[in-house]
Amino acid sequence: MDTLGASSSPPAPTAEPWELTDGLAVEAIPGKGQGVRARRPFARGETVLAEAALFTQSLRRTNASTNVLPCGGNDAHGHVAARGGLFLRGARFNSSCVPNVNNHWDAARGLLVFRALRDIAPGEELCLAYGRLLATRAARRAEMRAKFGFECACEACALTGRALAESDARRESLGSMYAAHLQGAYGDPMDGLGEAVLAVRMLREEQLPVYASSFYYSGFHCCAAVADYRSAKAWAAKAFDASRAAFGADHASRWKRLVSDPSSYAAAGSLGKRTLAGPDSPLWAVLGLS
Ligand SMILES: C[S@@+](CC[C@H](N)C(=O)[O-])C[C@H]1O[C@@H](n2cnc3c(N)ncnc32)[C@H](O)[C@@H]1O
Repeated sequence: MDTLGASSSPPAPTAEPWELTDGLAVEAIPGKGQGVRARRPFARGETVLAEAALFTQSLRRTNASTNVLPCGGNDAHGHVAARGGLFLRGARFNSSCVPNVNNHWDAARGLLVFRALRDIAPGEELCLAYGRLLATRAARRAEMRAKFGFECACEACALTGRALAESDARRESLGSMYAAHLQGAYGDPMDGLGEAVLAVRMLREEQLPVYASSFYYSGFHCCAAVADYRSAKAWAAKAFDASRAAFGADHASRWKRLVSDPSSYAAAGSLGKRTLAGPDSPLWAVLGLS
């Protein structure tokens, strides 16, 4: 892992590619100015960069626009941090509505950690999400224009015709489900479980793994609440894996306990006893989610 302090500064940008840090190069990216490309493979969950801020400031009074990254929950999850920081290397990442890197604030270490959301091949551009992703292209572009003054040129925003209509419909529907599930508004556990499975499938279609742990949590909650601990364990294992890849082992650690003992969950058994289904069930394979 490459951990950078605030004191080291990168060279001034040139037209030629230059090494940002081990395995990362800054290069010209069509339609986006410069950006970061992988020079070696990165595995899903791997830290591509961990960096201390040069300085931080209130995000409500920021004057640095896209160059300030949140030191706390980021926009992509609808949790907006109170403070943001200037990260000399992190500010080189462009945005994409199909991000392959997640920026997560590690408060204990005072570092912004950038992790690969999926396996990344040499030559691929590494992109974060500057804004909300679970919205139509028109809404996403409007947010980027209003907040940062640029027109998003990512691959999801370049879709046209039927592919765009389908992507818009999936993201809108994921947005509604995400908002409801964050508040624990699952309805009947069977309905909540069905939504969680649907959401996991749609996230795969939209290539948005960064939200997966939230819906795995929903699946876990529904199964644990009806004391189906076998299924709950399988959902918890998925939540642990997705959470560790996007947010790191410390963040995911609470899932370890729930994988080994789902009955220790606060709402365990609170809705009586029923048998639902988990990611270990044949249904999962039938839906092509294995
Ligand atoms: C933090 S900087 C990223 C690095 C920048 N491209 C550079 O050349 O230094 C943010 C700026 O990059 C550009 N940018 C980032 N993501 C983009 C995207 N998806 N589409 C078009 N431009 C983008 C915009 O000009 C934005 O204001």
